[in-house]
Amino acid sequence: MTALAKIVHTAPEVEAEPELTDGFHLVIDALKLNGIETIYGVPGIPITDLGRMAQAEGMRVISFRHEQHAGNAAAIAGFLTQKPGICLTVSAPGFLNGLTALANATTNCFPMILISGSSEREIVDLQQGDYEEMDQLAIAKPLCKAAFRVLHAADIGIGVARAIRAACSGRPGGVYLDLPAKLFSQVMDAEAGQKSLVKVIDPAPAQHPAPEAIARALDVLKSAKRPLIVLGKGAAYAQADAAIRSLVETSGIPYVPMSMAKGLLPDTHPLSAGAARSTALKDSDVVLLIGARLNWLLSHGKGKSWGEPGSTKFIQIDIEPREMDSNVEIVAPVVGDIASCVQALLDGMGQGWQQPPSDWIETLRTKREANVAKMAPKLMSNASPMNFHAALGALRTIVKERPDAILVNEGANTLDLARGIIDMYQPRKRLDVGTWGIMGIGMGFAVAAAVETGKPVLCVEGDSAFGFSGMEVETICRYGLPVCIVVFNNNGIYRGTDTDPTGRDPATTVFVPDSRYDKMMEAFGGVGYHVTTPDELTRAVNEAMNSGRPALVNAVIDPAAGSESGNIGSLNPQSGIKKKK
Ligand SMILES: CC(C)(COP(=O)(O)OP(=O)(O)OC[C@H]1O[C@@H](n2cnc3c(N)ncnc32)[C@H](O)[C@@H]1OP(=O)(O)O)[C@@H](O)C(=O)NCCC(=O)NCCSC(=O)C(=O)O
Repeated sequence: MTALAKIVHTAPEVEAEPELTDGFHLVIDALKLNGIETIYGVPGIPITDLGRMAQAEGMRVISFRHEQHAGNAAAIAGFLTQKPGICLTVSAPGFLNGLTALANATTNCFPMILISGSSEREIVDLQQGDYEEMDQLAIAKPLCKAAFRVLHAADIGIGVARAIRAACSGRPGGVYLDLPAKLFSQVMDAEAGQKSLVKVIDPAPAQHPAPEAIARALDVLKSAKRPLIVLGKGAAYAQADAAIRSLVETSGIPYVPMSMAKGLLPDTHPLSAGAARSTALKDSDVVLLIGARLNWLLSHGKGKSWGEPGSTKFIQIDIEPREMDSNVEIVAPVVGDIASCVQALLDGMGQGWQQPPSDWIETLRTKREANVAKMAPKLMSNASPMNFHAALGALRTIVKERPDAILVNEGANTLDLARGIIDMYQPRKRLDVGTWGIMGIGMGFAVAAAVETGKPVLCVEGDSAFGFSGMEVETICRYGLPVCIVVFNNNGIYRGTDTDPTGRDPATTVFVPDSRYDKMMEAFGGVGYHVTTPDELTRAVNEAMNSGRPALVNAVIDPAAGSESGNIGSLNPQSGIKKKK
């Protein structure tokens, strides 16, 4: 408990001064009471003292250079811990900077609370031109799961509790909590203040599936000749790792992990069909989706990535009932939390479960081995300049040797190729651009991964992607975090060889050639490396990860390497006007 004034005893006849508390202290007490020990943010008016006091009260307060990255850190902290990550921002501009991360957290179902100071209601509502005036609550509302404003210190406890429960329960997401400046200095009796705090009991209650839903799902699964399990990042979030592994192994059904579900079972698992993805999706007849949505990343469950229309039956496990039938018919919806649903399926399978026909397993195994064999020689080249495959081949070996390191990954080619090439071995070790394919998550995710887990972080970044959050290198150095950033530097977006047809400017997709991103790290006291071959890359990353010091490896990639939009070029419209010959 924190308090402003101590009881003062002057003379026996003088009444004791009541112990007081204020808005600042009540926010801190409310967070701590709910087991929240870390705040990611950027200090400034009116929340500077909140950060200072939280630090003084023993909370970890990690200050960033830009709110978007603090927000991304909070979001991924939520994903990793199942507790809402807290991002603290100043009014209007700082709040807006944090909003992209809040919206992204909501889209990705990460529990996060954006707490922002705001200017005074009386002035904002009359639009009288307050400092950083903005109706932040109204702006945040459509971009997050829930939004609340607290006007009285006595309501801080309930406001924080509502925010926590909204962020964590059901489908997790981003929550906005608006705290106007005046609230922080409101004073109240300390004892009454403590009594007003709320400890949220069971913030994400188990939601057990209906027995009929489980029976229906098992019936459909039993009828399958070519079943497939798709694991999404919801499955990774659920921390039901043992049950999920057991479901795969007991059922004998092959699985495809979505990007952030890689490592739930090791990518080298015999039932992994990740390296036979196209065949697995197209030829399966029954698909069990676990915490994976039928969005663009799964071609909406239809079209040429899938079999003939109507030939694939979908079973879906999701905590959100409205997810069912979002794109195609779900013949067996299983609504509930993933841990409970997976356990119920396992219990229902019981003894005597018939494993899928062996020809299906064999088809996928053969395809997987062919794809792996096709890729293998590309990963071994020691040519300079490096291409993506050669550089990622080196990193693949490093991750194999350090399976508990956390891999953060963003970019276009750097993302798409790393996803396939770098095998993951443990759950929640791969953090990337998620549902939106958003660029700029890199440094925020890396900071929170290091802070929340204490594990070493390897951050594999395209040069363009790195640019969105590169200034946070200073944050990484300031807190001395064990983060090794590898920038795949091919001088541009997709590649570095495009030109402006008029000859006037650089092409829209290129950067200053031969930039030295390693110097940015050196500027703040970290270690910089400049490498041009996979051998040098291996040595640099190993040295950096062994040291645990912040490091940035500028990995020179052939500027001509890389293709447009990685392997989602089909989403990128091209001009319909044919050029005259
Ligand atoms: C939409 C997708 C899920 C579609 O994936 P696909 O391309 O179909 O599959 P994958 O990438 O998983 O795999 C490609 C192929 O590699 C095979 N594969 C996978 N793993 C392996 C290993 N280990 N060895 C050999 N081969 C492998 C896999 O079976 C596929 O081959 P076959 O089975 O033979 O087909 C994915 O592309 C994706 O997650 N994209 C996200 C992209 C993104 O968010 N970008 C940010 C935008 S960048 C940006 O801002 C911008 O560009 O603009």
